[in-house]
Amino acid sequence: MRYISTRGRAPVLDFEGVTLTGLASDGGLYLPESWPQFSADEIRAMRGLSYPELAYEIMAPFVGDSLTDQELLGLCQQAYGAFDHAAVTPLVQLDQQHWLLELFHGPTLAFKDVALQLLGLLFEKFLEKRERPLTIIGATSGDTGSAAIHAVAGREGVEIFMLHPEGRVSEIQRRQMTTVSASNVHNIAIAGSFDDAQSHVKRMFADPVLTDTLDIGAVNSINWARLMAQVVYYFAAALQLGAPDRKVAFSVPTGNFGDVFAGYVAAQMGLPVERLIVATNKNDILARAIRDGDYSVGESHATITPSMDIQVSSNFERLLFEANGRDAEGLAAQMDGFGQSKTLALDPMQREGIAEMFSAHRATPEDTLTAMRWAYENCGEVIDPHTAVGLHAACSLTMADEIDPAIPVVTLATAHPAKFPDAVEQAIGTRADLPDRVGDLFALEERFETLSADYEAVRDYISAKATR
Ligand SMILES: Cc1ncc(COP(=O)(O)O)c(C=O)c1O
Ligand SMILES: N[C@@H](CCOP(=O)(O)O)C(=O)O
Repeated sequence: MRYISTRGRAPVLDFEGVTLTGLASDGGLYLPESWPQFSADEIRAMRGLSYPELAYEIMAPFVGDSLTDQELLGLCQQAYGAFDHAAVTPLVQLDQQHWLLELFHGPTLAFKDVALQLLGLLFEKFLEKRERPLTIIGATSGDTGSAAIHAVAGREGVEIFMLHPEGRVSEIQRRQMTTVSASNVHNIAIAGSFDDAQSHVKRMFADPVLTDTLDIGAVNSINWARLMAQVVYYFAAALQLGAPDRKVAFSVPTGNFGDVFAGYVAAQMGLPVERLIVATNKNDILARAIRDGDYSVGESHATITPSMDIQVSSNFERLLFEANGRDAEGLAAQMDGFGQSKTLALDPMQREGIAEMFSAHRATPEDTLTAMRWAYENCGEVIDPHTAVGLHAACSLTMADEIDPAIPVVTLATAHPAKFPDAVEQAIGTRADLPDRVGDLFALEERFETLSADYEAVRDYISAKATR
């Protein structure tokens, strides 16, 4: 498979190249040149496969010649063997129409593990042949950081610098990152928001102070391999609910738009997806963009769903590209304008294309707490606040009859409730226990640097510390 940039001015890459690259050199994001297709019969034949076997089937067309079939299947078996549930991403029924897809059975208790456990292995495999180390620079609002750190800590040939917004991740999330003592892990708290951290990271991919002497890689969802691995669980859930002979809708707690874009990819590949619901918190730029065509950056609000406190949503660019008929030149102009003005008006073609598949819904903190209470009192399920944003959106649409009652609606349960004990206690009066596999985070020493949000300060720190 060949990969092209959304802005059309970067080299075309193969899967290995795109995995090790991250952001395209023209500032765009890589996408496959075309979408692999599965017929209804081919999807039916996937029923009953184990998760690693299914992952292999879905990802093989994207990987192409970069790995042999045996290598890819072996990596899937290794990555998903580390999960604490045999189904890897089990489905839980809430009521007649609503389901939860539990994506938090990996080592760091969030959906990020599903892709990052595999990505760590892909890095190791591809780096065997290279002499220079890969310097990973990432930004996290809490979950990508720990999942990425656990995926690469102690691995040869990789070093990771992870930026998080100081005081704006939960204590458990911070400790999951900062108590890892491997020498190739560097945590940096910046005095700013996640958006500041993410914009710094993107700028570093084009900064010769770093790129002249370092090979920089990405673990955020700007890296195509992240999204590819997330496509698999949409197939896994829909197959269990009757696909391809029955349509399924998904409600996705959304921030950087990676997870829900993976659902869009599944639909492009032939999975019968009825609707993708983009569920946001008070940081509702995506809800405004999808409903009103207005993608303009607002103030970044701190909420009880900190991982979704995001304004500039990286992967929305991928959808804008798809929705303008893959016109790279047009998109580059649109994104240049957005870079300057921080506002972007979707054109009619983009609005129409997006409305065909996506709905959007915003949850207030009270909506979020109510959804957590509802799941607990009616279904005995303790859910995390991010999942609750998704569940609130799912229930709002079904109650408004916007989704046919015969269609199952799957809310993606993106994190384990123990990661957000304060919000859980506020909602249901009790705290969720951390699973044993996390260890005693409070007994370990934390290690991180605190820096101002100034770009040069962060870049120079990384430049001075990185191994060459
Ligand atoms: C728990 C949780 N839910 C939802 C999201 C939003 O996912 P995405 O950024 O892929 O839209 C995130 C962060 O990305 C998260 O950590
Ligand atoms: N919520 C994320 C933000 C980064 O998203 P990514 O999917 O692009 O890595 C986090 O937890 O860090």
